[in-house]
Parts: sequence; structure tokens; C-alpha cells
Amino acid sequence: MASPTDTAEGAPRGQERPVAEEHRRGDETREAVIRGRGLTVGFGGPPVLENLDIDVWRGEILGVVGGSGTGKSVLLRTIIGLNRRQAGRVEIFDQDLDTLTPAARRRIGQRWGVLFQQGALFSSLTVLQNVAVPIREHLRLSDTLSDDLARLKIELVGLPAEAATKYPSELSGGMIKRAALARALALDPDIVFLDEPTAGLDPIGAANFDLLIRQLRDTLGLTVFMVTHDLDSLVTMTDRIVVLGNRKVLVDGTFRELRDVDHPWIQEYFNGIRASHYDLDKMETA
Ligand SMILES: Nc1ncnc2c1ncn2[C@@H]1O[C@H](COP(=O)(O)OP(=O)(O)OP(=O)(O)O)[C@@H](O)[C@H]1O
Repeated sequence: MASPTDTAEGAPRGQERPVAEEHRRGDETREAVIRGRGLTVGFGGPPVLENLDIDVWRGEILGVVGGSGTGKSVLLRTIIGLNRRQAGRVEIFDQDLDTLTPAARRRIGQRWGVLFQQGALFSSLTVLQNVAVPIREHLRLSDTLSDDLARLKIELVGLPAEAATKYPSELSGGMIKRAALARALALDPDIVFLDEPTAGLDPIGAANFDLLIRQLRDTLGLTVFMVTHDLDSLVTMTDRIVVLGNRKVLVDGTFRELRDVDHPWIQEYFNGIRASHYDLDKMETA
């Protein structure tokens, strides 16, 4: 686990250690599928992210947390190239995104899928048509085969077959998330980015969605980058959590490790009223 780089007052504390090096020391076998270095992103005012380093390891479920407005979604969007960087580089599968030809960039873009916060489905298309969009865009398949593949993805995320002909407005919140996930998985990606996947779901729907993500990670070997505020998801799903604050990664570690980090926001988040009832010892032996 890295130590927090900032004190409560915001002053630097101790040495800043790149997360990657920490993990290399801990586990030589880990492979970074995403490597962000020196990322600085802003929108005209003070930067939202500044000189931020991050690694995401193959096959892990990484939770990204931080106070509101700390730049979690900005970081996600920056990694996938939707936000411009003022500085820094992003490597995915060891390829620097800035150096790729448009064709290579397009190819690598097929290796990740994204579930945006509100699902971002096309309202004028059915679920089947939505899921088929990336398939038709990237794969040279007949319409029938594209639809068959889309149906498989719809089944994979646990939606009933009849959901395929429904429009987003006819779906519940949980179904919209699943449909959006089916679309994110359409091209068999290696990485999925999830932006608050359980927001707006009831506790049972959220728990089921968490379970689905874990099952998909276990069966498909996905790497999952998940921005979330959901403590249940963090406790039950993540292998590692990255905490954003002061425009960078303050610290990373497991839920248990983060409980011991001496930083006011982290203490309040991981040991506060809502988090204190998680008995990790009991959960691990259950
Ligand atoms: N396209 C944009 N133009 C201008 N400002 C932006 C843009 N995108 C994000 N921001 C600003 O960047 C900051 C970080 O936004 P971001 O959505 O990443 O926060 P977050 O950590 O995901 O917050 P929350 O937990 O509330 O969703 C905010 O102040 C936001 O207003």
C-alpha cells in the first residue's frame, strides 16, 4: 500500500511513491494494462488533476474513490481519451495512446468498453440496436450475425430475451445498466470502465449488479476500472482502491488497508458512520 502523499492541511508528507513501483516490489507478476504518468488535466482554471500517476493491473477490480469533484470521472475520461491532457501520457497495453496511428488507436479502442453514469443508451434505438452499434461499427458481419452477437451479450448480462426489443424508456434503472453493460461488452473487451455503476439502483439491484461484474471478471478475465461512491461495492468487489484527492492519487490499497491510513478524509470515508459497520473479518470467513 502506498502512503498518503498529503496531510490534512494539504502539505506534502513523506516521499511520493509511484503506485506502480510499490506493486512491483510487492508482486513481480503483476502487469499494468493501464499506466498513467504525470497526468495534468484542467478546463481553463486550476487543474483538476495534476501530475497524477496511476496503474491498473491486469484482471483486477480497481475502485476509484474521492470526494465529490476530485476528478474521478475526469480521470476515467482522460484514460480513454475523451478529455485532453495538458501534460502526461497514458499507456494501455504498453502502447502510448499519443503515438498511435488512427487505425491503431481505433483497434486498441476496441479493447475496452465503457459504462457511463447514466447508461448513455440511444433513446431512439431498442436494446438490441444499442448493443449492436459497436458491433456494426467495428466488425464486418452481416446484420443477422451482428444481431445474434448482440443477443448473446444481452443474455450474458442477465437480461431476459424480450428486453432486446424494448426501448430505454421502457426499462428499469437496473435493466438500463445491464443493457449499457451489454453494449460495453459487445466487442469482447479486455478492460471495462464503469462510472458509478450502482448509482440509482436499489440495494438488491446494486448487489446483483456487483455480483454480475465479479462473475464477468472471473469468467472473462476482465480488468475493471470502477468509479464509485458505493461502500458495499468497494467492500465486496474491489481488489484494490485508489483514493483521489488534492488533484492526484493520495493512496491505494485494499479496503482493510485504507482503514488504517492516517488521513482525515480517508478515515471518515472508510471508518465513518456508514463504513464502520463492515466487519471485514466476519465477511472474509463467511
Ligand atoms: N468538460 C468539463 N468542462 C469543465 N469542467 C469540467 C468538465 N468535466 C469536469 N469538469 C470539472 O472537473 C471537476 C471534477 O469533475 P468530475 O466529474 O471528475 O468529479 P468526480 O470526482 O467524478 O465527482 P462526483 O463524485 O461528484 O461525480 C469538477 O469541478 C467538474 O466541474
